[in-house]
Order: sequence, then structure tokens, then C-alpha cells
Amino acid sequence: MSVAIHIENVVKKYENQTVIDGLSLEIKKGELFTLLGPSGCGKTTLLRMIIGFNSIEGGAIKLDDEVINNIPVNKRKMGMVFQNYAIFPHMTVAENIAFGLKAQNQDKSSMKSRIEEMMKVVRIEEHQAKKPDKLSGGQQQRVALARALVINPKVLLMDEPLSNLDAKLRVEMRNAIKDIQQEVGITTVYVTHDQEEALAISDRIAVMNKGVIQQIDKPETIYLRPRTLFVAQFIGTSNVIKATVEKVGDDSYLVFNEQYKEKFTTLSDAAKNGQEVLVSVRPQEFVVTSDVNTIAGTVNKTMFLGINTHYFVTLTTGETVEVVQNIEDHAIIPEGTTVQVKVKPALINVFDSLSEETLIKAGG
Ligand SMILES: Nc1ncnc2c1ncn2[C@@H]1O[C@H](COP(=O)(O)OP(=O)(O)OP(=O)(O)O)[C@@H](O)[C@H]1O
Repeated sequence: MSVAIHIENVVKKYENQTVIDGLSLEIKKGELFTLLGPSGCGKTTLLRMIIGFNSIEGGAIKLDDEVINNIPVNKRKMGMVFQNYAIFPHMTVAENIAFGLKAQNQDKSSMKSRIEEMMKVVRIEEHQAKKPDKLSGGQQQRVALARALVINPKVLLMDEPLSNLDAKLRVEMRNAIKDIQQEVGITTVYVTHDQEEALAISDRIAVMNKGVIQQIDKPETIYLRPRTLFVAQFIGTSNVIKATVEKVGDDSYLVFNEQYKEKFTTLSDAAKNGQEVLVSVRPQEFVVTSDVNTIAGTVNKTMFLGINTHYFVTLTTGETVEVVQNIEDHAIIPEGTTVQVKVKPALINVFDSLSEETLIKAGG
């Protein structure tokens, strides 16, 4: 897949504050690429630099190998969909979509057929004569999407497009966006702070924190093999517990306490014997066991959620962790019970306790 957008060492300053300081990434043609991160991390700033609403104080952004830093917004051949839809309340669905084409001086019949085609793509034809106040939030977002796509842009940019919708509609619309994006085959840059949304729709995700890219990978890699502790904790739920590395010959172990250590085959060579590490363990990566050579703890909260049960367990080390057990594997454990837990070593992740970067072997 060839690259559509090169972002090379870009810098963004608002007055004297530098919010992005030398960020680089590449977005491939046809992919749905998501910028994901907490509020204030700089995702919208970067998106607005790509479309041209924000100036660029250093570095370069290239579209199809052409530097676009100084090209005005309307000449960049990009379409954008905003959180608040930004469609015109006094125009019908069809007129709103037509608005995007007006500047293009096309003849009437080709405009009409293009608008009809777009209404079909976003499945809004039956509402074409309605004004926005007669449409649901999801339908309004479909109109905004059609208006952005009608000019046949090279890139589609979407800034938190689903945050104004209720939970059920959000899921429905994210599926619709993914289907439409694939049908049109358009390179898309999508901004969200919602990690589940990002996992569900993206081809690749860039996780950002404080203006810095932490990891760029496919959703499953981001979830299973986070490169930093920040990514492990931002995506899904991760408990963090301490351990020490022990190396015996060619074998590596994670030592959790005097009774419990696990052989760990995916530890990188950078990890040294005796090194203190932070281990991230997702709730389902704990096993409640009868083996006493493990970690002891007390269940202080039991939540039965149907398919599984969530426990908050305070370990003897003082850390409280969330543990999920499948209902088929276990009877519900009452609050106050003393339990033993161990980890599933193939699934957990290990980080250097100072740099908070991964100590998992490449490809491990
Ligand atoms: N116009 C502006 N002037 C000054 N500072 C700004 C401006 N826009 C954004 N910032 C600052 O830049 C940083 C990044 O903001 P940005 O809106 O890009 O974050 P974000 O990740 O998109 O967050 P959110 O999800 O809350 O929109 C924040 O510290 C913000 O306060």
C-alpha cells in the first residue's frame, strides 16, 4: 500500500506554547488511520494541520509527495466531518450535499447524478427533501459525510464524529462509517478519544500522549502488545503489579514474590537479572487457583455481570487489582474470601520500571 500522507517532523506552537514538537508518521492510501489519545493530547491540532486550519511551525506535511504546508484549505482536496455535523439548518439534505459541489462549476446534470450517488452511498435518499431538524443525529452525520465526500476528496478527515450520539447509535454509525469508507476506498484520518471506537473501526491506530506518538500499529497489536505502559493503561483495563527479573542460564523468570515465579519466554535481552519491572495484567489474564505458591489476596468486591464475574482483589503486596473470571470456570466467590491468583504468562506485558517501555522481545 503506498503512502498518501507523509507527516515529517512537524511542530505546532500556539503563541509561545509548543504542543507538538517534531512528530512524524505516514498514512497509507485507502486506510482508516486513527489518532487516539486523551483530551488535550494534540489530536485535533494535528488533524487541523493536515487540512490546513492550523499553521505549521516546523517540518512538512506531504499529500501524494507534494508539500502542502502553504496550500490553502480549499485547494488541499480534503473533506472534513466535524463532531457537531456543521450542516446548514435552512437547507434540505440534497441541498446540503449540493453545497459541497457548488464551488466546482459542474453542469447541472452531472451535479445531480453525483448528489444522488452520494445519497445512496450514505443511505439517506429517502430523506433527501427533509431539513436537518427532521433528522436524527445519525442521519445528520450521514449528510455531513456525504457533503464531505461529494467533491471526491483525496483524504477524508473526521474529528470525533460520533461523540454527540447516544451509545447505541454510536455503534451503529461507526459500523456505517467503516462500511462507507471501505466502499469509497478513501484514505481517512479519524480522531477519537474513545479506545473501543478506535479498536472497532481502524486499520491502524496512532496512540498519542502529550503531543507525542506512543505507538502506531494495528488494533490487535496495540491491545495485545502495547509498547509503553501508557498505551497498556489507556487501551482497555490493565492492572500494574511489580516483579523482578531472574535469569537462570538461557531461561528468564518473572518473580512476583518468594513463593511465586513464572517462566517468561518473551522477555527481551534488554532485561537484566535482578531488574525491577512493571507487569501489566488485564483482568482476564489472572487465574484464580488453589495453588498456594502464587499471590494471595482478599476479594473486597464481587460484581456478577452475567457472562463473567469481576472481582476487586487486594493483594498481600497492597495493590488492588481487577480480576475477571468466566462464569463457566468458577462458582461466584463471595466478598471477604481469601484467594490465590496467578497470571497467564503468554498474555501479560512487561515494562522497564523507569522508562516504562516494553521489555517484550520483538515479535513476542
Ligand atoms: N487555539 C488554541 N490556542 C492555544 N492553545 C490551544 C489551541 N487549541 C488547542 N490548544 C492547546 O493545545 C493542546 C492540544 O489540544 P487539542 O485540541 O489538539 O487536543 P485534543 O487531543 O484534540 O483534545 P480534545 O479531545 O479535548 O479535543 C491543549 O493543551 C490545548 O489546550
